[in-house]
Amino acid sequence: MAATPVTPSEIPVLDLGPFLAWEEGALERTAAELRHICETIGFLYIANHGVPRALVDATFAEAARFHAQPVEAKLAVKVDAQMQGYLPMRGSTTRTFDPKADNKPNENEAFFVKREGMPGIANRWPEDLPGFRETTLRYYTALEFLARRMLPLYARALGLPANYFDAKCDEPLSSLRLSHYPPVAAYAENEFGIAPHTDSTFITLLAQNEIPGLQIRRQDGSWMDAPVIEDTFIVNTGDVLNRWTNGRFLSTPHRAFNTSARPRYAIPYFFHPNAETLIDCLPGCEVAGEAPRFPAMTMAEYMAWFRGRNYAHLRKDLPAAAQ
Ligand SMILES: O=C(O)CCC(=O)C(=O)O
Ligand SMILES: [Fe+2]
Repeated sequence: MAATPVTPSEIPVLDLGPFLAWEEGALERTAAELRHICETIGFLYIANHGVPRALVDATFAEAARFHAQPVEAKLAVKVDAQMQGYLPMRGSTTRTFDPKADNKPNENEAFFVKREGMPGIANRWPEDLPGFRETTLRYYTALEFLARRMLPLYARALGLPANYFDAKCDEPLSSLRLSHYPPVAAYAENEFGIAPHTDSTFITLLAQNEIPGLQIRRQDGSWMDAPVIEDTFIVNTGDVLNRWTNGRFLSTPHRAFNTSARPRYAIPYFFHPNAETLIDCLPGCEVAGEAPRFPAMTMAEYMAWFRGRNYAHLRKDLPAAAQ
């Protein structure tokens, strides 16, 4: 997959240490940096984020363990209408980003974990993997904590009160995805590990992968390899924050593949607001004399539309307003 070399400054590293340690002035300083990044790139690395390396490694190991099971065991927890469970190999085709691209199904399989205790949501757990549930939920909880801890940065980056997003995201409709990309020596045309797409999220937190394969689209349309920077997470702004900010914060397309000789795993955490949170133009993001660019809808409505486009088992007619 062709990419042009990345320069170190192209994807900035944001040091969260001072902010997380409650240092004086750190909220405003870090939020100002974040604003610039979200308005110009939409992707960043975060360092000193507080998530233990051992927990990240253990979660990668659980992803490998899950996918190493016989396919019958995985199909026993096949993905349901709420997107919990196992999504089989080539079970998704990316259609939201460029419906004309005629993409082939994505060369990956995945397992989705949701927040425990949410109404109408019951995680589907494999029977013969002791410890899998505990580790993946511990990781889910750590990442939810980090994402919520970062909300004041996003609020201040937008000139809003620091607690603006807190109550709108305190029961987040989030998910953890454990993806497996088998090695593919040569991808066919319009075939990818995961095709170019933007995420549906407020933000996505993606742990560093020992096998590279993620590419990010620059504003000029060219692609760059995302460099591996030890002990950081990649954070990208997703479509929900893009819509909420009336397009001001970018939701940047990205894609991934695996041309290495080994299986590649990825463990993105997709952070969303609460199901009933209304995503309409935020105060201060209006453009004078213009209507908001996106129709207002709740997080749950938006999610239903997004999933219906991308996952064969959920496709159906959804609100035209979202398209
Ligand atoms: O595999 C990766 O590195 C990125 C995966 C991704 O973008 C996604 O699952 O939305
Ligand atoms: Fe993504």
